[in-house]
Amino acid sequence: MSVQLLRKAGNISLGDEGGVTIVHEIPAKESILQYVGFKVIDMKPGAQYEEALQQEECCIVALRGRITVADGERTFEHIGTRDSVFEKKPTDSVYVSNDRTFLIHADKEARVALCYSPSDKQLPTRLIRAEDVGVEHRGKYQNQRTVHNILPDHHPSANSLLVVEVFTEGGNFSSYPPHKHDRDCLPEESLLEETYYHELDPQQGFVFQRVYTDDRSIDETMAVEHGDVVLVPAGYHPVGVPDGYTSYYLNVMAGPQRIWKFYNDPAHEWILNRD
Ligand SMILES: O=C(O)C[C@@H](O)[C@H](O)C(=O)CO
Repeated sequence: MSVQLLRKAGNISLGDEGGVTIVHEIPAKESILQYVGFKVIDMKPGAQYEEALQQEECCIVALRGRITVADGERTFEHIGTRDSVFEKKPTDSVYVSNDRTFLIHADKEARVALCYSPSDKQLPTRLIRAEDVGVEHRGKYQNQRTVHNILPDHHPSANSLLVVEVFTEGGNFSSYPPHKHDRDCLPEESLLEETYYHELDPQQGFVFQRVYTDDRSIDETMAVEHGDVVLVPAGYHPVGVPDGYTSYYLNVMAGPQRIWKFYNDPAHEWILNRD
């Protein structure tokens, strides 16, 4: 097993059809991941993107800009709340179930994340409004971060998908102390694969992300840049942010059971117990 760092296609877009640029395309089961698929698209104003889902559910996150999303039955107009993720306010998303078709129209320039997981039980399409996104401030000392819970496990509106946004200020660590969720052995731990889509402010910044397992069969430390995606099939996956930069990442998680039960690296768990 390995980790994979996918650089933003730099200035090379993978496709540009009628104002839609595919920045990342990582289909589940065609990458090192079985349960999580991920795509990022940039849309010019007026551009349209249509997709017919098969046995996959999808959470459409309006990362920036404004979009209208329709699934043939319902239309959610002018969603998306920010021009940059670094406005640090929650945004709107739409959950679309397997075997449905959705259409995204860009009301203005937009960047959209499409988060997928295999699914065969249809659920209602749902608008996840920014005001319904739970905001959590986690950690202390240099371990502080803010989390936007877009599709948390206590919300029953998806079959597999979990989606969160995390903001970490310079000099802090997040996804820390290191934790993992790669064993299907509830109640101790759940098996969830995870993708990290990173942005940095300012954009020339970088963060360090280490992914490692107890036996070190995976042990990679990556310098991750603006727009990169890291695929985490297993292992602990902390992120450290250098001074002067703010880190944003969007996490997509999925596995056999839709429960986020993580296991802290015992060597570093003491971090949590400081006064
Ligand atoms: O609390 C954090 O720092 C965010 C992480 O929990 C992140 O969402 C993750 O690693 C999920 O497993």
